[in-house]
Amino acid sequence: MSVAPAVGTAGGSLPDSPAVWCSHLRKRFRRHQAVHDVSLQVGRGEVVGLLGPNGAGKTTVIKMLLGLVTPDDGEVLLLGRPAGDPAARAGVGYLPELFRYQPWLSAAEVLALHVRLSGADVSAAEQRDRLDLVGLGARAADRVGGFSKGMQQRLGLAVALVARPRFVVLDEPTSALDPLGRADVRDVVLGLREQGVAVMLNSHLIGEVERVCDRVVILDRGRVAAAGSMTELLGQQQVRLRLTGLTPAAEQRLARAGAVHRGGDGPDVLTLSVRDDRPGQDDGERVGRVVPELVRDLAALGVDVHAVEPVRVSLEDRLLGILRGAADERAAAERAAGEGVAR
Ligand SMILES: Nc1ncnc2c1ncn2[C@@H]1O[C@H](COP(=O)(O)OP(=O)(O)OP(=O)(O)O)[C@@H](O)[C@H]1O
Repeated sequence: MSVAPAVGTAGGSLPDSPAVWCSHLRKRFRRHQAVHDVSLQVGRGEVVGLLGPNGAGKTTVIKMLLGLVTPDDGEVLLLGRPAGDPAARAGVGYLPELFRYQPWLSAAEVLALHVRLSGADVSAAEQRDRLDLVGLGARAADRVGGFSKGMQQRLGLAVALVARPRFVVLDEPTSALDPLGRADVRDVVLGLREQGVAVMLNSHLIGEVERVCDRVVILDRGRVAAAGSMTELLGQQQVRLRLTGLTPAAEQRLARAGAVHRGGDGPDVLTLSVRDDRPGQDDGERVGRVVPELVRDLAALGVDVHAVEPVRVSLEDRLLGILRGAADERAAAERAAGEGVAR
């Protein structure tokens, strides 16, 4: 059984609740189980990335979080209220993956229409600021029908942000954007976090997610395959060392610092997966303490330390590792089941 997080005062602004919280969500479309069992949360002011292969269920989960698709099972609290509650929805800005605006309206008119629909009190000057923020200030009076895909996506971002949301959901916000546009979106997301606005970002551009997200949730076939902060997900920290004059005593000292891997980068180069069993350490702290002590001790043992550099596992590598690992496990389970039937 799940326990819903504490919420603030009824009818008030509910400051204590996460921006969104869900537990054991399930959704089936006809014979296809799109979402099996998804629990996650996004804290206030937190930027969370939702990653996973095509068809993993990301958009379906987002729509269930926002009350746009009804789950078959599970619970959702959006800004501390049930997902369909108009007061909760009023606090959300949503850029859907697929959208089209009325081609006969200008960018400024689209924005004004969405302000009216939201019921928020947003001045004309503030609406113009939003268009400036997404780089469309000079095109405010132009009809949307003549906009490129990237310009439409920028307008979608302005619409998502115009009613001063407390939780912003961006489903593939940069799929049509050039590198400059992607950098703009990154700045917008970081600006939102600074203002305490929570963001959920679904993107296949993993480098982008790695740069802006505090935490990541990886979906695979409708289930959470992994979740955690970047440090938790990117796992054990490694350092590459170039050393000469290694003695048996120095080898022993190295082994006490962690697992040593050789090969690939030359005879003097080794990679150390740093170990520190003391509790309460994150990876940065671990490397920050273990490596200087190790270098001091190696020098005292007569070793020449030529280079020490951190090895960073990319989120892309980690994601591929998780997805391939899950595929291998499924294949092994299917083989085992097949052998069971044959016996
Ligand atoms: N309205 C629907 N009717 C039937 N099947 C649906 C519907 N919406 C989603 N699905 C199915 O649910 C599964 C998950 O789809 P979803 O769009 O949530 O995936 P996704 O992770 O967002 O994928 P992508 O990265 O390709 O956008 C897919 O198999 C899809 O075909």
